[in-house]
Amino acid sequence: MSRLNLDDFSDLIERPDSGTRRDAEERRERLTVPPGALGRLDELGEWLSAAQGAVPVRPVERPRVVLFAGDHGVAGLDVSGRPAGGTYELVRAVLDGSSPVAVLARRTGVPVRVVDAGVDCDPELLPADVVRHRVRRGSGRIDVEDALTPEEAEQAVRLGMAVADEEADSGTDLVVLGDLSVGGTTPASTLIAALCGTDASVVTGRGGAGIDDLAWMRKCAAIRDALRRARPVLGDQLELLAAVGGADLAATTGFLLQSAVRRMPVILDGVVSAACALVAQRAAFRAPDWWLAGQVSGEPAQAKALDRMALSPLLDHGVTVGEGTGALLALPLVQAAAAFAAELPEKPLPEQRPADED
Ligand SMILES: O=C(O)c1ccc[n+]([C@@H]2O[C@H](COP(=O)([O-])O)[C@@H](O)[C@H]2O)c1
Ligand SMILES: Cc1cc2nc[nH]c2cc1C
Repeated sequence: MSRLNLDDFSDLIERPDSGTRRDAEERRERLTVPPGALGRLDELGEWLSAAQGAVPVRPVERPRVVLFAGDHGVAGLDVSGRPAGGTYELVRAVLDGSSPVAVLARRTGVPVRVVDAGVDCDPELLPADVVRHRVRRGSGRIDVEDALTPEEAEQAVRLGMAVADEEADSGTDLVVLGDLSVGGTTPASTLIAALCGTDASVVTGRGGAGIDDLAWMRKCAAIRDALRRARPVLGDQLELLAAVGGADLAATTGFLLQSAVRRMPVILDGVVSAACALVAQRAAFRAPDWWLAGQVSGEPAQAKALDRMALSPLLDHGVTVGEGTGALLALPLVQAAAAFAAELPEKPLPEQRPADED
């Protein structure tokens, strides 16, 4: 197989259809509901219309939650609030239906797919369809070593691309993207700081389990050290993911890029999906046109990344649990926008005046 170059995606990814967007805007102007009365839901419906290439917009009928899972060596520095190697427990809770995203998915009837890219557990413990894509057991400790070898990074990106193709081929019409990744906010924040040229202290947040001040300082130092390792490879997104990303982050990046190629819209969740989106944007500048930001997760790095991509989050309810929960909470808004755009009646056409007689 030829070596993958993420920059090649730039030519493969088009923008959502601008002609369709104009048609959708014109239809909106003909509705009886006054302009502006539906707030942001108007532009949301027009965006979905353009992504689908359809006016009136079709309802989102086959959404799916896709969660990439992996452990991160940096969690061993006690920067997470969860035990290192704890991703298996998160995966288990999703599969058992006891985690927040599983509860919400059940209530809303949205199927959930977990993809193990780099969980650090015995593969026998997980169902075959979850574990079959795994690239390695846990990713390297990015403050002192590469997360992945170059071969593993490529394998992980290709795995994400393959999952995007499987979803598009099976008729998924919108993806709710999330992550299960103990320690994952550290590589995510590192990627964002590296690509935005900011300091570790600016991007370091409290993560999933809410760490104390000492753990915050350890995390900030780990990001500072990882940033030093990131700088020499900033020009090559695959090398960057290998140096300071991880198997799940590389897979998520490949997933986002191939989803855009396949014209499949995605709702992003928190800082991990935002970091992968930013890496993907570096490779293909049109890609963010296919994404929505579901929510503000409270991580400073996420806000920075979304700002860079000009994506404004739909919700802000202080949900910091990750695992796609914030993005799934935003799905009903998107579905409401689609219903308004498709089902609200248009004003009757003005009566035709008889032609003047002379
Ligand atoms: O994505 C976010 O912004 C986010 C913020 C806080 C926590 N999380 C979740 O918490 C985990 C990572 O947090 P941490 O502190 O272990 O790096 C991972 O499973 C995420 O889904 C995610
Ligand atoms: C208006 C709009 C513009 C966007 N650009 C990228 N994602 C988007 C989503 C919406 C809703």
